[in-house]
Amino acid sequence: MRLVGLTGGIASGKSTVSNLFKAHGIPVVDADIVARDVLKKGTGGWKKVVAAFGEEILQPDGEIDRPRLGQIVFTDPGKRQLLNRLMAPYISSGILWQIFKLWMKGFKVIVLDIPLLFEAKMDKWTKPIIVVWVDPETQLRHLMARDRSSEEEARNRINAQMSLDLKRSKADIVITNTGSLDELNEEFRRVLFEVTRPLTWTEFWLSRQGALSVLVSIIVGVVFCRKIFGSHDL
Ligand SMILES: CC(C)(COP(=O)(O)OP(=O)(O)OC[C@H]1O[C@@H](n2cnc3c(N)ncnc32)[C@H](O)[C@@H]1O)[C@@H](O)C(=O)NCCC(=O)NCCS
Ligand SMILES: Nc1ncnc2c1ncn2[C@@H]1O[C@H](COP(=O)(O)OP(=O)(O)OP(=O)(O)O)[C@@H](O)[C@H]1O
Repeated sequence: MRLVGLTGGIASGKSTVSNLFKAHGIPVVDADIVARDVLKKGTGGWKKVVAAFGEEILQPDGEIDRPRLGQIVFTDPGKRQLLNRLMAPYISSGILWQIFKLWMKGFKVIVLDIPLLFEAKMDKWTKPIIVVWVDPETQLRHLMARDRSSEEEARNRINAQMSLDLKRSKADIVITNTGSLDELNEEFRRVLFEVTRPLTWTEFWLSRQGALSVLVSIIVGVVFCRKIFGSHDL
C-alpha cells in the first residue's frame, strides 16, 4: 500500500488537487473532514474541547460554533496549541480508521490530504509527499475570496502554519499552483504518473493483496511441512 501525503498551505489548492485524484479513481482521506467529525456534538473530541474552551464556543443547538472557535485559536497561539493537543489523538485515529477501511477494500494507493502533515509530524507515515505551493499574494487572494474573510483574518490563518517555502523544501513532489486551473490540471498529469508507478516490494507487502499472499504462503508452508514430517514418521 502506498500512502501519499498531500499538503500545502491554507487555500494553496489541496482540495482542488484532491478532487483531481478522486476523479481518477484514487481515494483521498481528508483530514479536515475527519477533524470536523471528531468535533461533532457528543463525541469524545467535542467533550474535551468544550471542557477546555467553555460553553461560549457552542451554538444554541450544542454544536461547536466553528467561526467563533476559529477566531479564538487563530489569534492566540497558546489556545491553538491547546486545541491541537486535544484533537490530535482523535484526528490520528480517525485517519487510521479511514485508511484501514480503504485497505480492506483493496486500494493500493491512498492519498492523505493533511494540511498540518509536517506540523503534526505525520509526514513519517507517507511517501511520496506532495506539497501544493502557491505564492503568498495568490494564496491570500484565494483565501479571502473563498472564505469571504478580511485580510487580517486571512493573514492570521496563513501565519498559523509552517511557511509554504519550508514545506516545499521538504517535499518529494511540488505542484506549483500559481497559474490557471487548466495549468494545474497539466501539472497534475505529471504527478498522477509518479503516484501510480508500480508499487515497490515493501509497498506491495503492506497492501491487502501482499498481506494475503504472506498468509497463504505461511498456510501452504505449514501444510507442506506437516506432510513431510508426517511421511518421515511413517
Ligand atoms: C478551528 C476550527 C474549528 C475552525 O473551523 P473552520 O470551519 O473555520 O475551518 P476548517 O476546519 O475548514 O479549516 C480550514 C483550514 O484551516 C487550517 N487549519 C485548521 N486548523 C488549523 C490549526 N490548528 N493550525 C493551523 N491551521 C489550521 C487548515 O489549512 C484547514 O484546511 C477548525 O479548523 C479546527 O477544528 N481546527 C483544529 C483541527 C485541525 O488541526 N485541523 C486540521 C486537520 S490536520
Ligand atoms: N489554479 C487556481 N485558479 C483559480 N482558483 C483556484 C486555483 N486553485 C485553487 N483555487 C481556488 O482557491 C480556493 C482555495 O483552494 P482549495 O480549497 O483547493 O485550497 P485548500 O488548500 O484545500 O484549502 P484548505 O487548507 O483551507 O483546505 C478555492 O476557492 C479554489 O477554488
